[in-house]
Amino acid sequence: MKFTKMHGAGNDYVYVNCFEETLPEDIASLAVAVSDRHKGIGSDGLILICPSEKADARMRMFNADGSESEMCGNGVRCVAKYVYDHGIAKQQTLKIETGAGVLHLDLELAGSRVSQVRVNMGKPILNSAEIPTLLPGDPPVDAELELGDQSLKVTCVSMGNPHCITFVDELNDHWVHGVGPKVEVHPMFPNRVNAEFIEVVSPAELKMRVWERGSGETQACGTGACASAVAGVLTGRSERNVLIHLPGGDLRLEWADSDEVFMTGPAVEVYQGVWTGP
Ligand SMILES: N[C@@H](CCC[C@H](N)C(=O)O)C(=O)O
Repeated sequence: MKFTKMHGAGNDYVYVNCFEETLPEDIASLAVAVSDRHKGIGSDGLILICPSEKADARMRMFNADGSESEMCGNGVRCVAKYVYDHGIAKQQTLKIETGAGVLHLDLELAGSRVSQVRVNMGKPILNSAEIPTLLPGDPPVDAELELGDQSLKVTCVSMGNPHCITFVDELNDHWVHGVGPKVEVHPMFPNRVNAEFIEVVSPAELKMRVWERGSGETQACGTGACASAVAGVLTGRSERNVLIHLPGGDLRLEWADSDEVFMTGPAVEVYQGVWTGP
């Protein structure tokens, strides 16, 4: 199976061109195997670039534990880069079908190849039943989440996939590795949840770390950055236009008056290879 390794702000996936490759039926097991950082290729998960009847391509995204997610913000930018750089589509504005609908993307080139992508990520979902969460409020804003030994104030937003955002005084490993895994599987989130931790630098600048559903800590999460930008506005902590610093790089977010969230960030191809096992 031919594959391409790509990342967006350090959030790295194995990408397979399903216009050309045929995959085994059990994609979940393939995702677990390729993602393994010791015995596989090593990645935060697996992304399939497939033909679409509605758009230039369709993205399917699997976390490192094999679970399929509706959306991946860093992934969709890399899919757009792949589709353009590898000649599947030739225009600088693309449509990509995802589990959260068809998204529109604008490509910025460096020479003949894509370097940055601006994505219209659509409108955030703020209805608790659709996020989904059992916490009260549409959406829950600074709502109490009981964790046994402590209680957090969380804000929940879906960008097609679910996010639970906690604003903290100082980002550290305790939040990401101690609290993140407990939030991910908390009974208030029937589909599990991605847990973002945010330190406010200023109303225009946030620092974020994430514990992702199905993959653990990653260096960036695009949908998580969108959800956090929305949560910053909903809680009065930040402006509608923010720069978010993540361990793997920066993302620019805008929650526009149209209610749509726009994300701009890098997309990088690292290498191509052939998967021969197991
Ligand atoms: N890293 C991604 C999100 C990947 C999916 C997520 N772990 C989930 O299960 O919803 C991003 O950039 O958005």
